[in-house]
Amino acid sequence: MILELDCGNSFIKWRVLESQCSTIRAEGVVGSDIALIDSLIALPGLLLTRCRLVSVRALEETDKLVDALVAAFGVVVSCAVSAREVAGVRNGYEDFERLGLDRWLAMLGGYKLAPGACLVLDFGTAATADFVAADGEHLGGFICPGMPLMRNQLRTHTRKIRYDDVAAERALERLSPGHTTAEAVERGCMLMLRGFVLTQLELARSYWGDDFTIFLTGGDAELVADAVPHARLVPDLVFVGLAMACPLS
Ligand SMILES: Nc1ncnc2c1ncn2[C@@H]1O[C@H](COP(=O)(O)OP(=O)(O)O)[C@@H](O)[C@H]1O
Ligand SMILES: CC(C)(COP(=O)(O)O)[C@@H](O)C(=O)NCCC(=O)O
Ligand SMILES: [K+]
Repeated sequence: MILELDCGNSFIKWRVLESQCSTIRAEGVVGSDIALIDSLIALPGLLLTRCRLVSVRALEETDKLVDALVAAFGVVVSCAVSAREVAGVRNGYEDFERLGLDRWLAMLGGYKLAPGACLVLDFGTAATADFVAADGEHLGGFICPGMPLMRNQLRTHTRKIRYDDVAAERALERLSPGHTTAEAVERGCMLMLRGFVLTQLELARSYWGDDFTIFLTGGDAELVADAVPHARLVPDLVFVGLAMACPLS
């Protein structure tokens, strides 16, 4: 069995695949290294042969996780690394190593699933947009605060914006102007996110007309999905790219 990990700034997304057929045997989202190891240990019949991982965390943090995995399961861990070009996609950053690896892998995945121009939108801690032209050239991208950062900035830097998770969840049932603090903040941030999406779409159209594929991924992708009904919602897009960047042979 193969363990795959996508370590974002807030959560670790994990899944276990059967080595032969790549069927997903188990998967989850956890908030810490310890929670990850606990979830894996709890799986009946787990027999890990390999592990591949992508991380946007600090090197020391990632190394600590790798050490914990080696200690707990005795697996060899392959970590995705930056590259100038993979599978026809050319990294567009001035310094290719500075491009977030989750963005890079999502682009590789998108271009593989729909060879041709792609707009890749990822909604995690940050919201990111990346433009890949039909010939595989990465035209660059944008980074802005995602939903968790937007709401937390308001909660942290104001005196009177306070509400609980239940109120937050209920607030997003509609998008009309809010009548409570929770509604006003949650819906306001949501509209910021949707505004970001629509702006990226406009830019993509100015480059490529209607001839491009939009990918939505990341934990909050569903929040904006109905704003772009023709987009492809692919929650595991980073994992598609991870398998390309870290083939296990
Ligand atoms: N099962 C889940 N566990 C935790 N967060 C989730 C889950 N499903 C969706 N989310 C949402 O995903 C967001 C985090 O997205 P994610 O792509 O995991 O971020 P990152 O890669 O930056 O860690 C959070 O705002 C949270 O609301
Ligand atoms: C932009 C990001 C913070 C997104 O991280 P995430 O929201 O997925 O946790 C990450 O891709 C990153 O740290 N990138 C390095 C900076 C860059 O891509 O320019
Ligand atoms: K991510």
